[in-house]
Amino acid sequence: MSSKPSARTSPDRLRKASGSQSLEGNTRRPSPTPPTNKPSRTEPFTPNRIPPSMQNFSSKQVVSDSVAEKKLLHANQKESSNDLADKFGPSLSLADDKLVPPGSSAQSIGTRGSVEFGSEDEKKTSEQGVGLSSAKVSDGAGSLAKTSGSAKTSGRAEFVESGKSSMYRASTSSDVSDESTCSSLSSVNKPHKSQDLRWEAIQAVRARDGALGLNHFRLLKRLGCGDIGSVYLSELTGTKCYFAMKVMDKASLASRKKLLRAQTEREILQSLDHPFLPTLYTHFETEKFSCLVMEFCPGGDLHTLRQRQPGKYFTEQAVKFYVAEVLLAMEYLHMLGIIYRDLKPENVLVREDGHIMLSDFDLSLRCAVSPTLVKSAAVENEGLKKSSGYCVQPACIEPSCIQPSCVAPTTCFTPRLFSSKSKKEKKSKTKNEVGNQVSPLPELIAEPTSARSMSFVGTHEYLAPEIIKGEGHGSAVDWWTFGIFLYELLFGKTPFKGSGNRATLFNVVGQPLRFPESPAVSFQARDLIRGLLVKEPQHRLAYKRGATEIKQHPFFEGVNWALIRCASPPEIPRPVEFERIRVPPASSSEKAAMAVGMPDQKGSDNYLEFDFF
Ligand SMILES: Nc1ncnc2c1ncn2[C@@H]1O[C@H](COP(=O)(O)OP(=O)(O)OP(=O)(O)O)[C@@H](O)[C@H]1O
Repeated sequence: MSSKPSARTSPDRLRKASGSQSLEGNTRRPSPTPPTNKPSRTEPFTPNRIPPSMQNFSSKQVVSDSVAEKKLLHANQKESSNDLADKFGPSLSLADDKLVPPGSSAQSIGTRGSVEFGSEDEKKTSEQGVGLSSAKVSDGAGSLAKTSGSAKTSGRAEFVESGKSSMYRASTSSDVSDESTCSSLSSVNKPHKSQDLRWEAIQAVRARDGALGLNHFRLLKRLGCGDIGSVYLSELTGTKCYFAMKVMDKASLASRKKLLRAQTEREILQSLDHPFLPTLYTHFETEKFSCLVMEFCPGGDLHTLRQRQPGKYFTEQAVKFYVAEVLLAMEYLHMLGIIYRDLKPENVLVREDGHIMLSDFDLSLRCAVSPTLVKSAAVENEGLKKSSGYCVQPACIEPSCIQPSCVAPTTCFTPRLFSSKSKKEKKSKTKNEVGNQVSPLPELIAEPTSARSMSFVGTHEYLAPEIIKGEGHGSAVDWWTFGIFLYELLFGKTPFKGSGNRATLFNVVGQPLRFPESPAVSFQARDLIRGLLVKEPQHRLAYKRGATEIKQHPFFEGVNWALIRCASPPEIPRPVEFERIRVPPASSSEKAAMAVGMPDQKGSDNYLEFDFF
């Protein structure tokens, strides 16, 4: 079985860490205190505003940094990172590769650790629009032509950071509450899992005992730990159904101001139903712990898998498969108004069938979005020119479509919301399409283009320039990280990595994209990376039309988007012999769980006790 060995322990990651860092603990994610003097959300957005990372310095520094930033913005792309560092040095508070959040003392940051300097102002706005997703089917004929290829969504996407909501039950309750009894978690609403034995096992226990709790699970092995909790391989006792259970200590979350992150992750997980995203089978609270029961991925993560490849990079064929699946997952997230913000190989897990599962949503940003189905003359004509194999099955506009003939360059994971169209409308549409026989599918535009966040969130090597510069960022950051991800899988390294975090950030902002001479990578792959790693977000591929734009890139030629989950994965993990995992008889799950420390206590006796039981 492969747990995600952390990036923290791989040799090239360790080199980046500063001497004082704990390499054992969960140092991947710093938990800086959010700066107190963040600009208000109501302030007008100015492109060259002072980056958040500079805002807690003296006014003198801020002024000079502001000037430095402007210089940087116009800097010759060929300028070396050292030159930039000289100009820019004091502005970013990075000491010895440790990112020091403004207004807080130095905190250790693990290599490839995700960083988060949230803006309180953003968080306050959170109640405004979460869950406002609404789909609009627009016939928009000609709209693409009129806007030179840029489809217009209805543009109703406003910033909403993961926010306070009445859903979180603070640590005051000692009752076991099993939220999976609520309809939002029932398999009825998760069509991809309706045949799943694990659902049935969970339902059977619930029918027998009422709510689920820790006492229903046998925790077998710790799989890994993150910033807000630890993940355990668990068996629903007596069922031989295995899960990954994330256990979070509520008091520790509260004291470390991580409640919001935990809540964000839970709410997002609850809303997902997609083959390449985690299924949350149940969630329950005990007096001390908040537990998320998810699908277990025995294949480890793509970072670990990459290290095992000859040359530490994947073949282009394998890369195409993995990134295509990630792209579909990201498309779905954007359609739900979720900007992921933390794509990296460490967060892409491999399921038992070799397909991927994108994990880790606590840094995601939620915003309102209006997915729009655009059927335009332009798309039709272009579609006809491009491919004779376009899907003409009317059924393909339904969410569950897996018609073998469907090779349309658009998703079949269309939002359920579209089915809200009246039967009459549907009928006439179907008639028309059958009549035409050659009509391409309407194009789904699900990009939350107006979302804005000022948070400093992500992983150094993957941070988009607009995040580093503090210009405010939106969904385009996911397409930047997608470009870095593609590059790393193909070349075995990220493009802007410097000798430390500080140098990396300067490289991201100021260095041009370069490709190594080896391994040899196709022109199409490099062209796609070039399109994605454009420093100005508004010129970046997918800025306007999201995943739809990327899916049409020649790199993905031949990918059957609708059937990719039936395609053979590059590698299938060895089956896990669950029975051979030794569980000491004496400890009950509940007791052992009580011994769980939070990640920053890793290495303490508590953790050792809890490793296997
Ligand atoms: N569903 C899963 N199946 C198998 N292993 C998992 C699963 N989910 C998480 N893990 C393992 O547990 C580790 C911790 O996961 P977790 O999501 O808590 O931490 P993380 O990815 O570091 O994120 P964060 O710091 O935001 O909590 C992961 O690194 C991974 O190795």
